Amino acid sequence: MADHHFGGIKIRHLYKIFGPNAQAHVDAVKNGLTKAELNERHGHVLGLRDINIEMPSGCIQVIMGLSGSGKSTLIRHINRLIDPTAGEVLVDGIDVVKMNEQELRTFRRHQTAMVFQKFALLPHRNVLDNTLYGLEVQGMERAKAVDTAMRWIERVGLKGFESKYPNQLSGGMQQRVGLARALSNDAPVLLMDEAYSALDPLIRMDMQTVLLDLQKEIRKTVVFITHDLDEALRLGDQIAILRDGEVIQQGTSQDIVLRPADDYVANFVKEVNRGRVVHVEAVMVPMRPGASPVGTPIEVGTTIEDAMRMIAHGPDGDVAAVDAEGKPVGIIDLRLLAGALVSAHGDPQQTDASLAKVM
Ligand SMILES: Nc1ncnc2c1ncn2[C@@H]1O[C@H](COP(=O)(O)OP(=O)(O)OP(=O)(O)O)[C@@H](O)[C@H]1O
Repeated sequence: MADHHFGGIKIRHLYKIFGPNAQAHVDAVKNGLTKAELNERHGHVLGLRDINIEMPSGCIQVIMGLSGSGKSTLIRHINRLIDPTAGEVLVDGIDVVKMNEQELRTFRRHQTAMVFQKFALLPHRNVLDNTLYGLEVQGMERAKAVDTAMRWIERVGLKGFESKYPNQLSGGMQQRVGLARALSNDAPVLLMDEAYSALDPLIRMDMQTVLLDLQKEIRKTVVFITHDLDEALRLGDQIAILRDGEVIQQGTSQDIVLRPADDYVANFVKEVNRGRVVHVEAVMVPMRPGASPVGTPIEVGTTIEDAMRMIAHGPDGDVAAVDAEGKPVGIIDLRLLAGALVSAHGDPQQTDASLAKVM
């Protein structure tokens, strides 16, 4: 088991129709029957249509969309709390849809962990006993379970709170317990359904930071559901945007902010602080022969905001953008960086045009 490399999650041609006779309508939906038509003509609800997402091992996959777009329906297919009408859900190469009850129980217990919006802590158990609950269910001996749980309690920043009860903790602290409990069972898949949506904005940011810091080390395959674009852009290695049960765009934060697939996405993206999302490589220009860059080179992957902060205090002139090995790959300057920020308020086309002008 130790040297087995977890294969990630692959969702293929997944359809979900809600209603008593779902199977009877799946072909019509595959042939283009719309959600509205399915509802009007047959009284069935289209939950998901032809979802295809590959979630590589060790990445944070964000699923984002407005209320009713199908996010919860989708994440619940991953541990088969919902049976699909058609399609495959491969977790580490095995189709969850084909598992029998026994296999499913083992799979859920050992391969997946969930963090809920409402924390779902047991009120009569203290922090320690909430954290080790899953290990107890698995039949782990007490001393070992305590050991494991204490390690995660410390990692989520709750050391010293082991014997507190949920009602003695703030929302953010309760969510830390939820996270510690989820991490204690050492499952490769972490499912987070609007996990931070009930938290105050600052606490929410804190919890995002906790997750990002932990993830550098634990490298779980995280599926994170949110309706908040800033959260999606901050957390997601990959983001899938859902509308009416369909994926309308998949990509990195960069892809989504720089090239929104349609008006729906563009509308989400409009208010985003691009300086915190867009990387310097999106605005750099080719290195000119004979150019003599000044100041400290800036590595690709640096956000525009960070780059501006670095450049603003350096000498005037062109600054080299370099790859991870320090090799120059382009040139940036304050004007290019600033241009990418202010043109953000136009439509994407116009943004490209005005960028072209400053270049
Ligand atoms: N058990 C069900 N029976 C009938 N329709 C359902 C059922 N569950 C979900 N739906 C419908 O499926 C669609 C997707 O719902 P879902 O709850 O997955 O969306 P969501 O993006 O998670 O929204 P929210 O953020 O409000 O939870 C909606 O049209 C919803 O009404």
